Amino acid sequence: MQDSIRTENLTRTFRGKKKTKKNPEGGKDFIAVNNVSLSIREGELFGLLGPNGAGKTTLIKILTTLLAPTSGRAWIDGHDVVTEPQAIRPKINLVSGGESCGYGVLNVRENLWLFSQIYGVSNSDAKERIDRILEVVGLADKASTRISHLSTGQRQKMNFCRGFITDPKILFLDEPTLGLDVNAARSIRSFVKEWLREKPDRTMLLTTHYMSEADELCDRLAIIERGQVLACDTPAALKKKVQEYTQFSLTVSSAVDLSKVPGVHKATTISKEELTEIKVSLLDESAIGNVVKYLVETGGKIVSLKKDEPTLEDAFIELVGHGLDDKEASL
Ligand SMILES: Nc1ncnc2c1ncn2[C@@H]1O[C@H](COP(=O)(O)OP(=O)(O)OP(=O)(O)O)[C@@H](O)[C@H]1O
Repeated sequence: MQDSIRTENLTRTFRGKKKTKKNPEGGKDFIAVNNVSLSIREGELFGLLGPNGAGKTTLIKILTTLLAPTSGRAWIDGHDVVTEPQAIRPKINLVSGGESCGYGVLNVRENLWLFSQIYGVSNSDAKERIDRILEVVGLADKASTRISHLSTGQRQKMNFCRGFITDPKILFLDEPTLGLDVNAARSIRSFVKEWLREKPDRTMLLTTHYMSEADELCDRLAIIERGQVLACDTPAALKKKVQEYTQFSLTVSSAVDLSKVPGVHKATTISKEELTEIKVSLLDESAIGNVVKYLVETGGKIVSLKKDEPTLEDAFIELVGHGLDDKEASL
């Protein structure tokens, strides 16, 4: 099966501002996308996760033929983004979360209809898709409202709808749920999954700042920072990489020392108030049996016992050195 999206040493630099007396640091080129090689398979929901300025949008712009790479190559459905943009454009669509689109004097349905006609969608397909997607995003009751009268979030929902009207083979979603309320974001996530399941030859590339969204949705993820891919794997594998030992949190009725229990790598007492909270890391998950046995034998009462799963955020922090939104704070 051929890759839907493939890049080979893709690089994009931007010319820096001229060096002047006022700007002595100027004159240097800035590398926004740095030697990125990725293969995204047909049917995959692939995520790009990275802090502000990591190069995600620049990468998406190159893949959607809006920006030329400085060096390296990229193919969409087997077509080169530089030499065959005409073959790529009918197969793709792009939704950018922050962008607002459409004509203010037209209502929501008219705008979506207009887009469908620009892309040559048949009348019956357009009608069916518009009805369905408006329902999904909770905008059906605004179908006859002029878009100049929509709130920012409602405009964003309409923008999301636009991405699906053409039924693209490959869809690029740049922060699709940014700033949307919890219910709308949830419906969008479940629709996205359903949309991919409906036709196995569809592919989606998504960027998001929401770790839980990336974890829930993406088959695979690339963690990107300063234009470079630091890791690329399934969310489960990325999380596993950061956790060498299996972790458990325990609350027990009395202070105990679990560090000598066979199979325990480390036991840390977190708090000792009325009850003692302990974090224990095990060489192997089965060693939790030894811990429980030890507590029973020493008369300790277990109030709670919970396995701590690593989060995608843990993996991100381990790889990038800071959280997704605290780049500036960490500099
Ligand atoms: N046209 C341009 N000229 C100069 N620099 C640019 C241009 N477009 C982007 N950049 C720079 O390239 C870097 C990557 O930007 P990009 O928009 O790709 O990041 P991003 O990962 O999408 O960030 P965000 O999460 O904030 O959207 C940034 O430092 C940005 O300032």
